[in-house]
Amino acid sequence: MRTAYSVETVRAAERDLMARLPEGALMRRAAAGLAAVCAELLGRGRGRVYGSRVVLLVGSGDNGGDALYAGARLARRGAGVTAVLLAPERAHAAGLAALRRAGGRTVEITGPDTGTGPDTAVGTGAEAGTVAALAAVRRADLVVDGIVGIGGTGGLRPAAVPLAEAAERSGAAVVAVDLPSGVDADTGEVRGTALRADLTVTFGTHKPGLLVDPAREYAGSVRLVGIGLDLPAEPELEALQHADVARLLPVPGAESDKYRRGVVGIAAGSARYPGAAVLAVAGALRGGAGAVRYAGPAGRDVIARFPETLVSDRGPKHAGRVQAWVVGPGAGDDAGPVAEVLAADVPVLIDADGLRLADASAVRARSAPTLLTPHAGEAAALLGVEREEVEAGRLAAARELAGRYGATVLLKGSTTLVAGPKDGDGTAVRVNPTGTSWLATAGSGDVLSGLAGSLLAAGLPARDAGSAAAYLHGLAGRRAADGAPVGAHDVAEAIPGAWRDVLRG
Ligand SMILES: NC(=O)C1=CN([C@@H]2O[C@H](COP(=O)(O)OP(=O)(O)OC[C@H]3O[C@@H](n4cnc5c(N)ncnc54)[C@H](O)[C@@H]3O)[C@@H](O)[C@H]2O)[C@@H](O)CC1
Ligand SMILES: [K+]
Repeated sequence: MRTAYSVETVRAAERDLMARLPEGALMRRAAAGLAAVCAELLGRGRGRVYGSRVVLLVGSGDNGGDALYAGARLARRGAGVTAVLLAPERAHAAGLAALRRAGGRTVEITGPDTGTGPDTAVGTGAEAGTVAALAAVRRADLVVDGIVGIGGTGGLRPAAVPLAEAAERSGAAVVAVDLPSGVDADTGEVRGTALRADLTVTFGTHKPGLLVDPAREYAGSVRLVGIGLDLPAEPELEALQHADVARLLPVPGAESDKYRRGVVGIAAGSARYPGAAVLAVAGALRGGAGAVRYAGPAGRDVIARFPETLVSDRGPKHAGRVQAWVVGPGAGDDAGPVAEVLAADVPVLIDADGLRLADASAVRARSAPTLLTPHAGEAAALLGVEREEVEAGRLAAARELAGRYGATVLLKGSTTLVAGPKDGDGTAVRVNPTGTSWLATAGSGDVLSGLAGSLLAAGLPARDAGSAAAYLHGLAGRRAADGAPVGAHDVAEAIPGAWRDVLRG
């Protein structure tokens, strides 16, 4: 399990640890880890550290201190290190002294604001420090972003923007210290300009912003350097790995029969969209339930493709017993099945059209678990905001929906999130690490809903069912695509392979 903690929690853990350690010890640990990763990168790119050109972008806080101490280590190994001081009077004094002792040089940005004053744009290139700094960045083999870390607010300040852009355009490897500067550590939001890194070296724990889009994209690959923090049991965010998902997946025992394994009901599809029913069933058949019951108008299409399905053309209420319902994919405008399903005292997954048709108070009144699976557009409609707002603040949107509906919410996207209600089966939001843009294809969500519903029927709690389904679905998408476009039915067919991969580790 990969976990992420909020800035507040990290700060508290750091305070506890610092009280027990000699002054500066924690920063030295962080800087040693950072320098080791930088040396490894330089070794890979240039063959050695000696003679390489390293530029440190140094802000006013301890994030800059980490960069300066790491720079000193690289300078002692023969790298030519230039520290660009964005706030010269407030740069970490001991770190700066260490860099100078090691032979590093400094360039001072003395132009308009670099972190404290009004946000005026950088001058017209006349500021000598900026010109020198840009030239150094263009020649660099490695740029280290120590502008701002967990103490940051808002996007990059104007003076830092051209440097970040130059780093991105240069051929240098860009390493962010703790976080890419300009992203929000707690929410993954990027309000303004942020630096794009190839790799982020983060300390003590992942921060939520490193795992959630859009900030995740700015971080590049992420390396965690342990500094000995003692963190609470419940993180803010968790990303399951193979072993975690393997523990969740249902395995039939010797005395299992189809009913004990769980029957999942699919109330999906319409005369207009029969394919949604077929795809939801395709997902459900690969999700661990012992049988799939279909209730709706697309029975003929379902049975033609999947003869093992138990088909009924009457509403969910009269379709026979199930251990979980999936309702909504391709449902069109018929609110009847949604209402019938919501009245059933079994776990219910609501997707697509069903989200629009479901009565919010009926969802809130349920005592059995409910799992809502909107994409950003559907979540925006439920919240009454613009889609862009949901995309920019995915974590807040998922939590808000879970709170409003008293339900578990799986918010689909490049980093799918699963947030439970307050009284749910755990407070950490799950973030899915297996997503792939190949999954952005029609019908892919229908497959996911069937798969997650099947896991619900097999007895998984809603948060586990949603996150295990998203994980398998992402892996299946990768397997099916393997670098080429695929259809949703290909994804469904790849689920058993993904399942096996997970179980085999
Ligand atoms: N506290 C600790 O024990 C440790 C902290 N470490 C490092 O220290 C960092 C936190 O240090 P700080 O609390 O000093 O905070 P930061 O260094 O993240 O930044 C705070 C400073 O940046 C300014 N600032 C805020 N937003 C800005 C923006 N958008 N652009 C430019 N400047 C901005 C603030 O005015 C403040 O002076 C961590 O991210 C990590 O890199 C590590 O050394 C590990 C140990
Ligand atoms: K940084």
